[in-house]
Amino acid sequence: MKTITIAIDGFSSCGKSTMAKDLAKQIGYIYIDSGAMYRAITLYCIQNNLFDGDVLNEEKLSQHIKDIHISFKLNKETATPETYLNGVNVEKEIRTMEVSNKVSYASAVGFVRRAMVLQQQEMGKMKGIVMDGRDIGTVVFPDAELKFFVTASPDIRAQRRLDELHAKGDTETTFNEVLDNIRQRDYIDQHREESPLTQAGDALVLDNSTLTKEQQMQWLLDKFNHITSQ
Ligand SMILES: Nc1ncnc2c1ncn2[C@@H]1O[C@H](COP(=O)(O)OP(=O)(O)O)[C@@H](O)[C@H]1O
Ligand SMILES: Nc1ccn([C@@H]2O[C@H](COP(=O)(O)OP(=O)(O)O)[C@@H](O)[C@H]2O)c(=O)n1
Repeated sequence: MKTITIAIDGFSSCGKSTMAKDLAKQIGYIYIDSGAMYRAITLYCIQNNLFDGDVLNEEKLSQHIKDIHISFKLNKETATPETYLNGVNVEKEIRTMEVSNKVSYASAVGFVRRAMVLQQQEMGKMKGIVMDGRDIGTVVFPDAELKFFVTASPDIRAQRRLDELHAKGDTETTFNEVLDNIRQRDYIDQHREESPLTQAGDALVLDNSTLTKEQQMQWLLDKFNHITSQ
């Protein structure tokens, strides 16, 4: 069976990471959450006071960028990769609403994207990888053999993300705050100048609004089996 590259792109909170993680586990591929890298940079900017409200001090960030090292290490108990920022596990911190509210400003900066894309391409150079994000099938791996573009209705996405936040102990964030954040990020991600979120021409589209995790997994596996058995 040939080893391929799998790119999963789409809107915020529609289940990309869940699919990418589960698929990678099932087929024995490496899973990389590219959004976690942009979230880690954003956390660094917050921790180092590089934001004034929503405005990012790009000049300062350009001086700091060489000091920002992001890596992934497998958590053996959960068998899931976790995100490290300069050697510190930040998996929990990067998923907060504070980071979600700022990440689309940091990820729109050209030099940030170029640095991340180079690292992502390095991680995937041996193939056998499932990477999810916004520009994986269009910019990072335009030659990926299998590309998915995922979407679901904004209300369903907001409810899924809210349930997740509640499960993690955040009982303060409201449905409307999550929905606003999702809408705002979708807009910024689609309209930025540098590699905006867009569907690759050769991507398979999946609207999983009414699919269970098991159903979406079966759909992905069918597509994977079809392409690798050719
Ligand atoms: N098909 C589905 N049905 C219901 N919930 C889902 C489904 N797929 C993913 N989820 C849940 O939705 C939330 C967002 O999923 P996630 O994979 O983090 O999305 P993304 O990576 O696109 O932001 C998670 O809590 C996840 O468990
Ligand atoms: N390849 C990627 C991945 C994420 N991102 C940015 O990072 C943010 C967070 O990505 P994410 O995948 O963690 O977002 P969620 O869909 O999980 O909320 C997105 O809203 C984008 O602004 C990006 O620009 N390019």
